[in-house]
Amino acid sequence: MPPPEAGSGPAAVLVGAPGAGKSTVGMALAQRLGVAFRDTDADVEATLGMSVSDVFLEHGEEYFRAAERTAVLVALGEHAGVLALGGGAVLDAEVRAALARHWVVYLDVSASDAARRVGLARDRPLLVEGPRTRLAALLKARRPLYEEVAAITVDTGALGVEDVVAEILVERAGRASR
Ligand SMILES: Nc1ncnc2c1ncn2[C@@H]1O[C@H](COP(=O)(O)OP(=O)(O)OP(=O)(O)O)[C@@H](O)[C@H]1O
Ligand SMILES: O=C(O)C1=C[C@@H](O)[C@@H](O)[C@H](O)C1
Ligand SMILES: [Mg+2]
Repeated sequence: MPPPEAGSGPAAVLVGAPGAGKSTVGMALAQRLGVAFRDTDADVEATLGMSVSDVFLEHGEEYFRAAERTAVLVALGEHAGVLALGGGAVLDAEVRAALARHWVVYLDVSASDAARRVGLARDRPLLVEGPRTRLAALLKARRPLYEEVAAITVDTGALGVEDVVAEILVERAGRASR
């Protein structure tokens, strides 16, 4: 799917695991493109009036996923800037189908880099084993889904935020001119 024409949906949709850089890269990319940034986690929080982690705690993951599906479908329909999806949004088949009509950038990250970035890399392997193992399993299960919806994949492992943004802009310009 090529980058969209003005007025036909988000300028770019970012997907990837927690710690991939969706929020950081998304905000920087939006700034470079001169458009607004929006994050579906923030949309869910605004709609439900509580943090994502409280939604998981109080209502459970299934409830969160339903709210997230609605938030993603609404944002895809009305947001013209850069849109970052929650890390697990691609688990939903309806979301994946909707993404087929949009320019999706998959920010790839290894489990170890993701753990380091979200602050789970302390030197106490037994204490941090749970979240790190969970991230590795989550990436293994989700990589095929992220790749399924993505027009391009950016391996963020060796790239700083500005390098990731630059690579997305190059791909975007290249595709737009084809
Ligand atoms: N390419 C990168 N290189 C190094 N650090 C990065 C890179 N991208 C993001 N970071 C850092 O990793 C941390 C997590 O990034 P960010 O919050 O943007 O991830 P996210 O994908 O939005 O995660 P979540 O799914 O939890 O919302 C931040 O501290 C950010 O500065
Ligand atoms: O990867 C995930 O499943 C999640 C990522 C976050 O963006 C939030 O949407 C929530 O914490 C779940
Ligand atoms: Mg984020």
